[in-house]
Amino acid sequence: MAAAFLLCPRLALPLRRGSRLLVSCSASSSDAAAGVGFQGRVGFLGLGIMGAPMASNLITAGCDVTVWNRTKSKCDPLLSLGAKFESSPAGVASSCDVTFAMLADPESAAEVACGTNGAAEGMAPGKGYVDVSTVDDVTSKFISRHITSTGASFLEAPVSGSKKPAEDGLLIFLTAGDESLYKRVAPLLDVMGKSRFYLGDVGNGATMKLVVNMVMGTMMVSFAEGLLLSEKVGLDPNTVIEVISQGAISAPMFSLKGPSMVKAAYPTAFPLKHQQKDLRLALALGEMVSQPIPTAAAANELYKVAKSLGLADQDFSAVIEALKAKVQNSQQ
Ligand SMILES: NC(=O)C1=CN([C@@H]2O[C@H](COP(=O)(O)OP(=O)(O)OC[C@H]3O[C@@H](n4cnc5c(N)ncnc54)[C@H](OP(=O)(O)O)[C@@H]3O)[C@@H](O)[C@H]2O)C=CC1
Ligand SMILES: O=CCCC(=O)O
Repeated sequence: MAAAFLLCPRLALPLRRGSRLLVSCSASSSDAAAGVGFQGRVGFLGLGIMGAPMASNLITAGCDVTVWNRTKSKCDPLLSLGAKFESSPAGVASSCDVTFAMLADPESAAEVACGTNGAAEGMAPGKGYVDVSTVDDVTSKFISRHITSTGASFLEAPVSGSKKPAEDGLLIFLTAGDESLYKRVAPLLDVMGKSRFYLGDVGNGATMKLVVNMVMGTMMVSFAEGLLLSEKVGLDPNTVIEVISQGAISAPMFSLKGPSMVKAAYPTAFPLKHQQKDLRLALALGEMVSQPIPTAAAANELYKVAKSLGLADQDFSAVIEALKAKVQNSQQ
């Protein structure tokens, strides 16, 4: 299979966009040997909203992919595409050269990497572990220590971008850790994403991701407040969305999610429970370095209310329901 990657070494960005390209993952490929592809087998642990399309894109690009997921049935669509299956994270790690993990939260990321039958048990010198889950820096460093104690390399690489960018291979990778592993997996990151940042020591990718999601979570609350206030004073919230989209505070998120929020529909792209987790982790980070983040703290309270209303698995835009509930409570 022909590899079709051309990397710009100065910018560390792929010099391609548009059509899906093929990446050589065969150890015997001459293109791979020429250094323009990825050599070896790729593991993928965690096939949720994000992990499934990411793994799918690797398979479509021609990679030799082995998958594992706690709920085995979620592997089936990937197996139909040609993926192999292993019954534990350790099994995946021992049969693959590089293993990616996309897990829900710090607890599951640590368990899958470091627990019984975890990936670390299958790691060895020459192998790499790339954790793309959103976790805090403490967890990432914990996983890094476990993985590197086996002689393997570790890279954290949380992503910006949601379900659709994951499907379209347009994620943004925020990487940190072993730089040679970063360079080695760059062709794979370029299959799954549109850009990648290398941020130095382990922890920097995790904290970058938390800062970004802290801003996103508070923006969403502010937007929800704006929609409800406009409705209350007799404005058409759809016009508000249109006005916002043309001005300085326009954001794809508002145009994308606003119209369904007006209809009280929250099809899940980014689960609300994960947004609340990210705010909780950002608040802990602020606490650790004595940085006040009061707006994020207030937003977090609303996501907690939304969770208590049974909205944890809805899209995070369902936080608007927590504001509606506040109005109802104040009228009782
Ligand atoms: N959705 C989004 O827009 C984005 C999400 N993220 C982050 O990516 C990560 C994954 O998100 P997403 O795919 O949306 O989440 P999902 O909830 O859809 O998937 C979570 C994955 O974690 C697995 N998992 C959960 N708990 C455990 C456990 N105890 N042991 C083993 N596996 C476990 C799930 O397995 P099972 O199928 O068995 O439940 C599933 O594979 C999160 O950290 C999230 O914050 C980052 C960017 C965007
Ligand atoms: O962690 C989730 C991020 C979602 C997004 O960037 O759109």
